[in-house]
Amino acid sequence: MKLNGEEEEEKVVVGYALTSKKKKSFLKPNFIALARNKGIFFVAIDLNKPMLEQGPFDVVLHKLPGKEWREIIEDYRHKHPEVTILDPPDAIQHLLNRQSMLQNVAELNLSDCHGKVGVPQQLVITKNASASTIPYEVTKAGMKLPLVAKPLVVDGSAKSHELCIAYDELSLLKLEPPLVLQEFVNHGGLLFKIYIVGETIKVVRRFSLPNVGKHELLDVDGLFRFPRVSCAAASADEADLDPNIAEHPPKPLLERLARDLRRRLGLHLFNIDMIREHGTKDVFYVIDINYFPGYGKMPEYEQIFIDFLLSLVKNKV
Ligand SMILES: Nc1ncnc2c1ncn2[C@@H]1O[C@H](COP(=O)(O)OP(=O)(O)OP(=O)(O)O)[C@@H](O)[C@H]1O
Ligand SMILES: O=P(O)(O)O[C@H]1[C@H](O)[C@H](O)[C@H](OP(=O)(O)O)[C@@H](OP(=O)(O)O)[C@@H]1O
Ligand SMILES: [Mg+2]
Ligand SMILES: [Mg+2]
Repeated sequence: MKLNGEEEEEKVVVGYALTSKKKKSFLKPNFIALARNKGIFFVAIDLNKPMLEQGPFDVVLHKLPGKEWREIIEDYRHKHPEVTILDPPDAIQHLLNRQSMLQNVAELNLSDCHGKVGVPQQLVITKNASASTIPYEVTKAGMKLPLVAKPLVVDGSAKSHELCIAYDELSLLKLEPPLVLQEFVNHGGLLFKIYIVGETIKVVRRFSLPNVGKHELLDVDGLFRFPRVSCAAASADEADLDPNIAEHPPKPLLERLARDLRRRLGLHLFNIDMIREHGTKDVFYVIDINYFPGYGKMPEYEQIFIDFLLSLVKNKV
């Protein structure tokens, strides 16, 4: 966007609509200052005023829950096709349901990429299903315990991140549909978070749930509830870990996975939670994909975002 005045300096205006939590973790003062030095200005979108009366923006960055916001941003997108919307609401919508979230991964064919990427076997238990039918459905699907039970819808609420592990059949009766049941995959207690920002990929390691052995399966019964593991889990990047567990997934595999998912999902900003099946070198599972995740926890996110925003505007000219 050209500034009025004698020197026609290039300026990038980024309108944003974020929750206060996201604003605090992402729009940190030093990021805002660094961006400003590069001609990038962040402007809050006023939710109490019509969006069409605001701007002009080069880019709109958003993550707000609810249908109302989705309609506002969709309408704006159609009336302002020249503005880059990060990201289109219909594409984001795909990630807000744990069933559709992993569909694209299941359909990928990453042969010749130094490894295999799949999704754990999973089963959807719909809202109207009675919990009493779950053991039967699980057996019918040929799924093995333990199972991770996840709320079907991811709406940004703490509740949508309240997961539990069901160790035995009886505990399945205590579950509250709608949910997705996923086979628990032993992965040595370590998770790879693959952050994507446009074409940039950054991988960090986090501690995760420990392996479940035959012993635990005999001794532990019931439901084990665990709220928000990924946010609470400490970074495992500096830890002294077994290299068989902690070695990063092969770069060509990550590059193909990120590229293919970016295209299939139609998104620029997301992260992928990936685990390596314990005892293997190259068998991986994607267990979660998040839209516009906690980039504040990604090393060097400030520079990565600045380069990304500038590249978006440059590629439009
Ligand atoms: N199928 C699985 N096998 C083993 N562990 C799993 C599985 N699914 C989830 N986990 C563990 O549970 C954690 C939370 O699961 P998941 O990432 O699906 O939840 P989430 O609430 O969407 O997390 P986030 O905060 O990343 O959005 C994972 O980080 C991992 O430690
Ligand atoms: O550890 P990460 O960066 O994955 O944490 C993310 C999390 O994965 C989800 O994307 C959260 O979004 P919601 O699903 O909407 O709750 C992020 O929360 P946010 O409030 O920062 O968007 C976490 O940071
Ligand atoms: Mg996760
Ligand atoms: Mg998630």
